[in-house]
Amino acid sequence: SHAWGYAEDNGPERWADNFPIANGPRQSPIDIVPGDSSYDAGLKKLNLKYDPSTCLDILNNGHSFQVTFIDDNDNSTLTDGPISGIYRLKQFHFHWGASDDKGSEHTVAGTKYPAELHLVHWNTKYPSFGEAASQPDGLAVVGVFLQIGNENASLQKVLDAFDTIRTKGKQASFENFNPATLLPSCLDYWTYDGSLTTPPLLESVTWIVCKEPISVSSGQMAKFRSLLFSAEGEAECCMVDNYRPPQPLKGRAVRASFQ
Ligand SMILES: COCCCN1C=C(N)c2cc(S(N)(=O)=O)sc2S1(=O)=O
Ligand SMILES: [Zn+2]
Repeated sequence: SHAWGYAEDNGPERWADNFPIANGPRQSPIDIVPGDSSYDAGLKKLNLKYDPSTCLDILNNGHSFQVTFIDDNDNSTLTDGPISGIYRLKQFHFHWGASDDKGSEHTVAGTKYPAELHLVHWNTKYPSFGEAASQPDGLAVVGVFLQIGNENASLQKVLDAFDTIRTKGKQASFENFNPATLLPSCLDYWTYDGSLTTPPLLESVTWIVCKEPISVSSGQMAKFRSLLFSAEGEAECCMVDNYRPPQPLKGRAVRASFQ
């Protein structure tokens, strides 16, 4: 089967052909309707502790780019929030649009943001990331919206590495980056049970979506769009619109950590 992507012939509307879970009961992303979410006083504050020395490399994987972390220790972790136990940071990546009016995966009362950051963590009660990824409580992904505003100096450090990973399959060393510098100042969040938003669409994710966006300038958004889906030597195809649209809620509750 030809690989999945975001084009007409292999995009989100076709993923169910090879990944039937695409029509499952807990798919992501969703449209978050603040008025329908319920405040849960039992939800703890997010506890994100990241060690920049665990930052390893940056990779163009043909559907996004990701910054990968050393995860053989508890130096970069997510605890508390809606989860129990210790989840280790594995990677972060983004989804974005061809223009500033779209690009996020989650939407808020129908509002699309130009991009969305995903920080992917796995539950250390399981022996490995791969094992965790197939368990209902295996992963926790923190989502952060990007909105057009001031240039984001921390994000710029990531964008400056793009010249080394312009095409699919390119990987480069990327060290001593602190992903905490990409978090908003307020860590109020919505949380719900969901899935990976790309194939294999595994229903193993506790989603934690921050209410407050971080800033990105229009020029920085243009830099995101300079990456390619295509490999070196292939016809150039700009990496844009790599987002899955919102999926049916199917009765799930969305809880808020704030009133
Ligand atoms: C066994 O490995 C299963 C897939 C591994 N991953 C691949 C993705 N495309 C992916 C997308 C993710 S997202 N968009 O839901 O955060 S997290 C994630 S991931 O967990 O890092
Ligand atoms: Zn993602």
